[in-house]
Amino acid sequence: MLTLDERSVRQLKGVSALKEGELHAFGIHTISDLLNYFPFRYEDYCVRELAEVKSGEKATIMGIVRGAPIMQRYGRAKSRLTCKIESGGMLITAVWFNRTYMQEQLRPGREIMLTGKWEQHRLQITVADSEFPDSAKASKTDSLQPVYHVGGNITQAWIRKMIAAALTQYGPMIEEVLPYELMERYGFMSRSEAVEVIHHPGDASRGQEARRRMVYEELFLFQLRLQAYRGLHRGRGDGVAQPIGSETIREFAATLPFALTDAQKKVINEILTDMRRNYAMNRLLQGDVGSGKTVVAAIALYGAVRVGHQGALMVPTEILAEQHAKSLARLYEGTGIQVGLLTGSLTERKRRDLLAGLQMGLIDVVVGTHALIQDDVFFRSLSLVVTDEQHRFGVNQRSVLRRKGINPDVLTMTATPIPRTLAITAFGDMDVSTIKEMPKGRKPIKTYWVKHDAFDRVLGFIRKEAAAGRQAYVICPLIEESEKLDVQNAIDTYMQIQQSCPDLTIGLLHGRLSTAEKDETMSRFAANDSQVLVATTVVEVGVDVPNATLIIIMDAERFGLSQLHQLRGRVGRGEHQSHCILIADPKSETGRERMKVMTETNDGFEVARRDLELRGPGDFFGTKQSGLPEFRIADMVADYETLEQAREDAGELTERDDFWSNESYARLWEILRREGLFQGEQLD
Ligand SMILES: Nc1ncnc2c1ncn2[C@@H]1O[C@H](COP(=O)(O)OP(=O)(O)OP(=O)(O)O)[C@@H](O)[C@H]1O
Repeated sequence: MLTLDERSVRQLKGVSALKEGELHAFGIHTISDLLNYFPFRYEDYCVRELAEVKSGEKATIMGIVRGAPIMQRYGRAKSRLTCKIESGGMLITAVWFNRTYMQEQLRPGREIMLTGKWEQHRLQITVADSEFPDSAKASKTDSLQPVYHVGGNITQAWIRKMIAAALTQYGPMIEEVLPYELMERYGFMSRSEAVEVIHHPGDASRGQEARRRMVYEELFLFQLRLQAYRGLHRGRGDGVAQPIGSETIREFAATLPFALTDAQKKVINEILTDMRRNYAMNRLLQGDVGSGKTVVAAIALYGAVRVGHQGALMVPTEILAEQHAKSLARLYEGTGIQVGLLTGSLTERKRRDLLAGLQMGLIDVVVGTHALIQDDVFFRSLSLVVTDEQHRFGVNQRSVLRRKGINPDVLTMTATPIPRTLAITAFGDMDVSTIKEMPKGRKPIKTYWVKHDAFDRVLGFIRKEAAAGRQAYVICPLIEESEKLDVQNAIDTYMQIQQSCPDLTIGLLHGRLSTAEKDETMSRFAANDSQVLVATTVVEVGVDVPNATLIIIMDAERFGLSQLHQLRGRVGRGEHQSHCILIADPKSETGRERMKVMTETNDGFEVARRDLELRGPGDFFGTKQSGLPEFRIADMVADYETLEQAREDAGELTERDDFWSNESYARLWEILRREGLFQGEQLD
């Protein structure tokens, strides 16, 4: 017997050759395509009181026919029918276009349900749909009606009818695709039931249940493809197996100035497990700002060196490269590990020495900016590449660095969880490790939002913190169009603070300074030789000065939420109570909303989620054409948790020994085969 995938829509009564052609334009070829053509929303036929309906709104109301219908005809096919209806104590006019058959049904005194657009000033409703509750054909017991994308000769009513017919005739033939154990685990309704309910939800709660199942299915199948592909890639085993001993790592961890959190230990284990295997790791390390990702990277790099290889850490700015190189050198003290620094501003001689050191293997770990990916940089044996904040690097840059090793392991660190995860779903087959817990003893940062006129009080706050031995950042925004203005802006702020706090030492950091000047300023701040650092956003990513407890962000409305969160993460990195003050006079409601979000939550995940809500995912990537996959029913933002779950489930399943042999997964093989993946082989 033919499956629904093999049956053409022509098999349905009512689909002519012409209509079939038009359905193709919607991607509908088979019965299965038609049944999977889900509504993009529902029309709510829940009956309302006319008094509550706003002018211009579409609604469903009840009424009684009061008067005889009047018909006007235009040409052969067009007509306009009007009739007086009483509804909610008002006498209104209902208008039907091209529905001559209504005329005889509109008998005075008869109850009628009307759905249409209400025009208050004319006391008129333009009817899209009507029904008589006393009629045997009454079908609107369902208050929710599906609405499909239609066009051309395909009308809403026609496609509803075709789908209803397909459901009646073929509904029971809809096969389950999800494995039994997942159906059980989540208590899902069967596929055939869910498809039926998606088209005819009846009440909202059943509709929700059906949606839950279909969303999961869609995301699961999507992930299954990625995970199966990953399995294929792993099967090649062309990475470097790094037999890093647990004992080696434990001994090193014991030399750290703090105990690792459980969350850090967990992700370190995940990373080491990957590194030991003979396929190239491609893992994302996510964790909120200040959760201790850098030390995790340091441990992984340590492991690579201990088994005879080299590691590279690529960061977006020179300041960060400098800082990471220093802190790695400190962490590796006494281990004999040599750390090198490669940035664009090295002198020619230093650069030559460093390159030679890398090539000969005298340098074990190199930290650098994009200078790392230049043609003349060679490694003796690069086995681990860590990149910080990958969104700053293009995919190309990363793959160049990757090619410098024999398929090295790649670890990418990021602090903005949701958008990254969205990107993973779009671009690939990365594994994800998440640090879910902050180091002990951290106090949540207190965030305030004040208007510009409160700046004097803010200055008082700076003096207070400095008197207590703490330090403060003052961040001035970067106005892209004019670096000159930015610098001026930063200088003005610097002068103002200098004037009102004459006994404090204040540093100034902006894009016009030379690298040496920037380093100098940063080092002085890190050593607590200056108490205040006025800076443009150069401190945004990763700068770590635990004694800084106050950050003031000028014109905060100019920053994105995730950026504000990153900036705020510069404080709260030690045991002292920290504060973040946002100075902003936002003009728009969204602007005010964004400031509120910052004061309400300290959780980067939540900030990213709210940011997405306020902006939408396409926009998050700077463009609507972000290359994110389009789902039929799932919404990557709203269904984010399901996505994560589906990812985990698909990963688990494809790793099972019996996945490719157990017949109960046959439907899944079929789907993968269609995608060109089968039994771990790519079929061309
Ligand atoms: N387990 C721990 N216990 C106490 N302090 C820790 C722990 N892990 C890291 N730290 C310290 O916390 C601070 C933040 O760590 P780190 O710089 O690694 O965070 P991060 O996640 O990289 O932050 P960011 O995203 O801001 O770069 C550092 O001063 C680090 O030394």
